Amino acid sequence: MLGTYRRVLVVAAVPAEREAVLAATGGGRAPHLDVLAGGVGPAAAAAATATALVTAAHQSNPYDLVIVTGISGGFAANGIDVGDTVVADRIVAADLGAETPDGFASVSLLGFGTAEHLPPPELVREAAEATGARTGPVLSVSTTTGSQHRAEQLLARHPGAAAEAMEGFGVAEAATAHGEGVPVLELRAVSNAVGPRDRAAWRIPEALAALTTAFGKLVP
Ligand SMILES: O=C(O)c1cccc(C(=O)CC[C@H]2O[C@@H](n3cnc4c(=O)[nH]cnc43)[C@H](O)[C@@H]2O)c1
Repeated sequence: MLGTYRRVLVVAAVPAEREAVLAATGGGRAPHLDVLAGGVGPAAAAAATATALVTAAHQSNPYDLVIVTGISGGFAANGIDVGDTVVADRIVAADLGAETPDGFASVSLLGFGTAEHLPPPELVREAAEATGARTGPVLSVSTTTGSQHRAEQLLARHPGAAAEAMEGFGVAEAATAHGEGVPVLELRAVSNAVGPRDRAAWRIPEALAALTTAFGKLVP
């Protein structure tokens, strides 16, 4: 599936996630694919993505696809379990906006830009088909959910939410703002349930292994 792209930028947050992707694409299997660990959270991810895109353009060797990836939380209420993989059909800025007496107002409702990006539907379908991933909105947050109350607040605003992570919207903003825009895909491996904070329950090694498996199915 990724063979149809000339040069692909993969943006993970931390080195362990980058290594998980490289474990599937190493050995020269995907010479057109670059993987970076851009840092945790939307700001670091956006900065790293923008830098990589501009550098490649200046070298006359531009990227034609960006994939943001890594571990994530899953919304069990929507049948997303630890070990699942998810491809975002919407990349949503879930806590970018303002608290008002009437509740949360997103940045788009406030008139300050978009609160979500839509990956190309055909690309979402192909990636989900190739990897067996679920599809649904992936919520980008700046603060990892740590209570059932917060999880329910997010689900009330985004009933179909599949996963929660921290980098997708930042990467999508950088890719969209670059030149005429570069298409973005978000692929996540679920390490934990979105809800009460239970660090001991996180299954990070299993999620990293699922990430390697998924990328092994995307790379020709
Ligand atoms: O609550 C803690 O003590 C804690 C311990 C280790 C890591 C964290 C994170 O917040 C990691 C954020 C990092 O991992 C992604 N991620 C994974 N699961 C989630 C989630 O449920 N909600 C948001 N982000 C998640 C995220 O993309 C970051 O790269 C906390």
